[in-house]
Amino acid sequence: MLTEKKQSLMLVINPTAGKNQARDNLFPLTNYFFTHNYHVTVFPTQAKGDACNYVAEYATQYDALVCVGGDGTLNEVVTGLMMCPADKRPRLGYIPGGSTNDFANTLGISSVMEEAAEQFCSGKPFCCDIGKFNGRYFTYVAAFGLFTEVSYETPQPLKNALGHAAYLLEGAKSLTSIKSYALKVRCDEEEINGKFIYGQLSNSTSIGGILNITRTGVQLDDGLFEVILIHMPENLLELNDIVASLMSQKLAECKYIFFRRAKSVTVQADSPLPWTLDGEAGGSFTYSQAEIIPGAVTFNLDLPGNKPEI
Ligand SMILES: Nc1ncnc2c1ncn2[C@@H]1O[C@H](COP(=O)(O)OP(=O)(O)OP(=O)(O)O)[C@@H](O)[C@H]1O
Repeated sequence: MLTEKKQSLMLVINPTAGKNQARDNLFPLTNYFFTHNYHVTVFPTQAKGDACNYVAEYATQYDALVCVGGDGTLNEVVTGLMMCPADKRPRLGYIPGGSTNDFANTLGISSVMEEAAEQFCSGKPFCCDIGKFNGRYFTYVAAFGLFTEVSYETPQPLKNALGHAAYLLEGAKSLTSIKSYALKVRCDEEEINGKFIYGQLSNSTSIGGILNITRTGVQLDDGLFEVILIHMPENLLELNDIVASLMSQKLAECKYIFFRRAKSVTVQADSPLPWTLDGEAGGSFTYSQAEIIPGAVTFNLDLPGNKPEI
């Protein structure tokens, strides 16, 4: 085994992710990769920001890069990769070890770590689009509005309930309890003005457990975001219409929901609008600019037809 030429693998692990489950699986994972033709170097993060710095500094020296952690750690790893020259980025594997693992759900990666490792080892390259928002990167979502704050603390079973947004909206006691934002949004060539309660730019089917859009034809490699803006309902009938459309995922059919695909989006607000990027706080801005970078990161995935089934 040792005489065989092995490939080099940089394994970045957030030991605190998912209540330490990433840390507790470190030995089986390194053992799996070692017995599948990889020399593994482990980079355990010590604090927020480490994963990005490790990857930006060392990833180009490796044949493969594997991230073990949640969506936040994956965001850092991808950000680090984007800081490496495009032709020197190693292929990326993701072993979901967080508490939400939204993007892993979209990619169809197993939540059993050894199975996810197997999916990487037997996988083929898949070039995935990456989002850029006010100079920062995101792998699957930039969002603002009512539910983005809640999603950090919501328990997992609730997050997984179909259409968390619909659930929350349905639970809204009155319209006055729903906060809205007056915005001017440009979506490629189209401009839309209005009061919105929620918005997202995404490249994913499952977003913070907030919205599931599996039935809307999402493609991770089409060079386009899905853009969803939910208007402030003016009465309970409109609210019911929004809830029904979210639950049935017929977003395009609801006149209170703006649903498009776009390469570039700008959002102008009267006062700083708080955003989340991949489920983490993303800063507050009166002006935001987002664009998609087509095929920026190459995942190694073992999926039917080598393309996420979404
Ligand atoms: N060693 C560390 N100690 C503390 N925080 C860390 C460490 N390494 C990374 N972090 C930060 O922890 C945050 C949460 O990590 P991550 O998202 O991977 O796990 P999670 O919250 O359990 O999962 P998920 O986001 O999927 O629910 C990220 O912002 C990450 O930058």
